[in-house]
Amino acid sequence: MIEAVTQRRSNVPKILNAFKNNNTSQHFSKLRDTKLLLVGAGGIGCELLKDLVLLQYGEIHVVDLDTIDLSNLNRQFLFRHRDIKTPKSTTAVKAVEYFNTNTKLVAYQGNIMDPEIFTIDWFNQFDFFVNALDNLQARRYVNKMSQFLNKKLLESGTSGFDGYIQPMVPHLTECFDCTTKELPKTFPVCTIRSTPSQPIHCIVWAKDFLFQQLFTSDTTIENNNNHNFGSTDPKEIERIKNETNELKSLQLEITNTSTNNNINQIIQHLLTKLFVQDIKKLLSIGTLYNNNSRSNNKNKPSPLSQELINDTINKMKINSNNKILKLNNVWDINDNLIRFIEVAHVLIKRYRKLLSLASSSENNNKDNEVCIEFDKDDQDTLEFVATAANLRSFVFNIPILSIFDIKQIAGNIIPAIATTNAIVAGLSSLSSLKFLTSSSTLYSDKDTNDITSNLSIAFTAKAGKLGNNNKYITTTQVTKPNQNCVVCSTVMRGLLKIAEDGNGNGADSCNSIVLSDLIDNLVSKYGYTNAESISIMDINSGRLLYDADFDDLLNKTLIRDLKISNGNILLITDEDGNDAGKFRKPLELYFQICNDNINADHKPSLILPDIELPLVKPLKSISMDETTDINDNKSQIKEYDEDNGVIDIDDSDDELIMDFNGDADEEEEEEEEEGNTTKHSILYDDETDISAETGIEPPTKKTRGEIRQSKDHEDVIIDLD
Ligand SMILES: Nc1ncnc2c1ncn2[C@@H]1O[C@H](COP(=O)(O)OP(=O)(O)OP(=O)(O)O)[C@@H](O)[C@H]1O
Ligand SMILES: [Zn+2]
Repeated sequence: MIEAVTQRRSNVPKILNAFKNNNTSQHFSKLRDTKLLLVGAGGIGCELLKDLVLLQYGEIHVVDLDTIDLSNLNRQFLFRHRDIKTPKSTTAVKAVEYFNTNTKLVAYQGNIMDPEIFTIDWFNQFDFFVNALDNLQARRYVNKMSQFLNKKLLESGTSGFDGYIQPMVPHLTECFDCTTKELPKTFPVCTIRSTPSQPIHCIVWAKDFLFQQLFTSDTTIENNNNHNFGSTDPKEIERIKNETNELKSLQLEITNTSTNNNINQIIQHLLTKLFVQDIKKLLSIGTLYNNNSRSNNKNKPSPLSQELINDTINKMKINSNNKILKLNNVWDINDNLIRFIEVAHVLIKRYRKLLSLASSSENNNKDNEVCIEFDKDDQDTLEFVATAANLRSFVFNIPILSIFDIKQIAGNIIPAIATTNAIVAGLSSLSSLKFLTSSSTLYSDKDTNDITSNLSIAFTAKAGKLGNNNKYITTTQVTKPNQNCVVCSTVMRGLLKIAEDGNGNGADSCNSIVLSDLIDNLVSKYGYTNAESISIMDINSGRLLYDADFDDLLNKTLIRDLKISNGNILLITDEDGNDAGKFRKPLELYFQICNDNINADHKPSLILPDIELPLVKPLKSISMDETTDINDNKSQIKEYDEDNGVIDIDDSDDELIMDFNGDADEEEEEEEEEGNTTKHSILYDDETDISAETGIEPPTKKTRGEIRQSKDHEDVIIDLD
């Protein structure tokens, strides 16, 4: 493989050539001065940490909330068997420490979304952020931090053979949320509970309904009346609700440890209910399975034989089952039934033990739920769900699967490929060098001052298969923010700092600031018409703090009375839009009290007993006519044109851009010279479908159309011939 992968010399990324030229020492010292945050020390994170350390970045802080698991060892190469159960971040850092002693490494075990540990000041110390995460929520959070702090973010993700990297510069390029991300697929309740037709429907039933109902006391989800039943038939909805209640009463048999319930009997009741009685009731609903029914008659169920259930249980009372079953084979229905009975036994005992421990515990808190959680790596829970799903599949004429296959589906597992992680981490570390050059003179050509022109999104070929272009990795230039993005475009963001006076009276001076002080500052700084023209909401508590009709809190202190503290987000809305003929985006201010705990190097320069508002330039005033235009005239917005499949990237867009640095007013996008651009047909087909969990999503609008791309853009071509 390695021999087969050769890089064409002419396509070696420009960035590497740049480091070879005369400016090397200048660039290297910049790299040495850079302090970056790496979030995630898993599959991509381990590779990336190694790359970044080898590049000799000055300081790298690594955050991961998790500890090392056996299943990580096949690809997270910084970890050994002896490291199992140790924190990923500290262990990864220890493993790379000796690669070069010039890089300062700091590890944290914690959730990056925990504002108590990772305050905004803490985020603010870094030059840029690098994500190596595996979930949308955390990715979105870091993205938001990058917007509040105006810090660049390098995003990356892999899903099996697919991988991508995306550099993001707040206000200049798309942010993580500029494109909608596909959410994990959900199914209507009635498909899962009444008319399954695929193995996944039975697996979801076993995992999210049956297992939860039996081994957890939380029934809030099932009792929620707002379910998407996917059916309007009142009989069917009634049946689904009854079925749930009956299962709950079966759970009582399990939990009732005072009477010495016979576990075999409970399992017999359970099997009879699930696979005989419930199925008969289902068949009695005429609308479900007749010739005109919406469901697939191919999957019309037949109840399991009651005799089979009784015989199997009776036989197992006499002989224990010694048959060795392989997890990657498809078991027949008898074996599934036997194994279901065995694991149900084990789980009922486990659940009873947990209950008795909880009730004997001194700190017994009734609100504490006792539950067994489904975990794909907990063999009992996995086999219970898998065999129950297979029994249901059998009843509904759906193919039965191996335990191994069900593990992949129930655990939402897409096998992680170490090579993809390594490639993506490599691309990410190369791309990080481009961040360094954005405001420097790394390139001596005309691009020097254009922050974004050197930045590219990169994708691997889908499923590792080369398309017509014969390229394994393809790059496309980053694009401008989506004007409708709720994170970066429809709301402005910044830090609201309340700073100490530096004379030890800090806390007092902060505490004396009242709401009207804040309002005065806002009005004078941002040019709102007057105090009555704005409203202020505390987003964290959903409280209205001020508007023209509510001035009761004006004399209340922000910190003591209104309990605004670090991490609160205040939403300032210009209510005066119509009267003043102005059009202003809402402003979100992240509240921050500057105190002595801030790392001395990163204290804001202004240390006064005052309010420091971000340098948001007053927005351009627009007459009502123009405002209407912006709202109505969709042609001003980049749009994917369904008909001709071409995206109109209109550089003449009149964008309203906020500038936290205070050095740019409107975004000055240099119109690319016509001669410098080519129409570049896009490299992904319609089927591009990358996991929602990993958050990988090629920019959807671009995937089907054509995009305009600079001739200077370089593809990294890996020649597989
Ligand atoms: N909110 C978060 N804060 C800190 N670290 C996080 C957060 N969310 C995810 N992570 C970390 O990001 C890393 C992602 O790595 P990866 O995709 O390889 O997942 P994994 O959990 O190591 O592997 P798998 O999910 O395949 O078992 C994990 O180590 C995970 O702990
Ligand atoms: Zn955005």
